[in-house]
Amino acid sequence: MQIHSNPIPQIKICGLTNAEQALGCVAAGADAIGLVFYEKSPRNVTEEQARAICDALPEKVPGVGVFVNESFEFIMGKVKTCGLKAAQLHGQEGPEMVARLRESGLIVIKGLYVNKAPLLKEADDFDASGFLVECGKGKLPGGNAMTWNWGEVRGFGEDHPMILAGGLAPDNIAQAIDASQPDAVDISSGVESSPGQKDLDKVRAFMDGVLQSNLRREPRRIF
Ligand SMILES: O=C(O)c1ccccc1N[C@@H]1O[C@H](COP(=O)(O)O)[C@@H](O)[C@H]1O
Repeated sequence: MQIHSNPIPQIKICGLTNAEQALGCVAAGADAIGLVFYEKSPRNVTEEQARAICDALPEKVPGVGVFVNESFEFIMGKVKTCGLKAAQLHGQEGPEMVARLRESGLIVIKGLYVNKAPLLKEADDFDASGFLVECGKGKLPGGNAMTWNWGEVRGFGEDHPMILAGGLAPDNIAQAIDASQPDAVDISSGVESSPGQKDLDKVRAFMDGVLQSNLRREPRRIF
């Protein structure tokens, strides 16, 4: 267990494809592990890969399924087959979908963007457990490794449970947290050796960066 003198945000590491690397992320301090169910992503996982990762995770660390414009039935099928405890909705899913998934007992993260729909100003339409905020640039709905002006969303995080994402890396995470004051942070590309392969030295360097940040309040617990 790590001892912190200052509060730090929760940490989700996304785009895992095998249990060994997922457990390495947990040992380094990850609070949640993301599994991408999106065929256009280089991090897309099979049910077998996701099941193996969720089976290996400690009870307190949820496996988070990342989905883009899938049906309720598709998402719940993956939840049950793979043992997911949370769903991250990264497309145009509406408030009804968020409500249905929450009623099913899941932690539900809704992705919102600064530069494209769904926009941050739509947040109050959703009864989500938390909002993942991204800039909205890049070809994929997420996982584009694109940095942006993280300080833009500081006000949003004062009023909403906020997960900061997009272009985070070991050498910028302290600055990103200081600027945006998030409840949680989410990283994929910045701790990879290649898409879908996590480099545990980079993961540990990312955690060191988080510890050097200056979060000025206790974060809301999302995961
Ligand atoms: O990572 C992906 O491939 C992905 C695909 C589709 C939707 C979301 C995806 N990833 C999410 O995007 C953020 C930011 O990624 P990065 O750190 O800039 O590479 C990531 O944390 C995932 O939650």
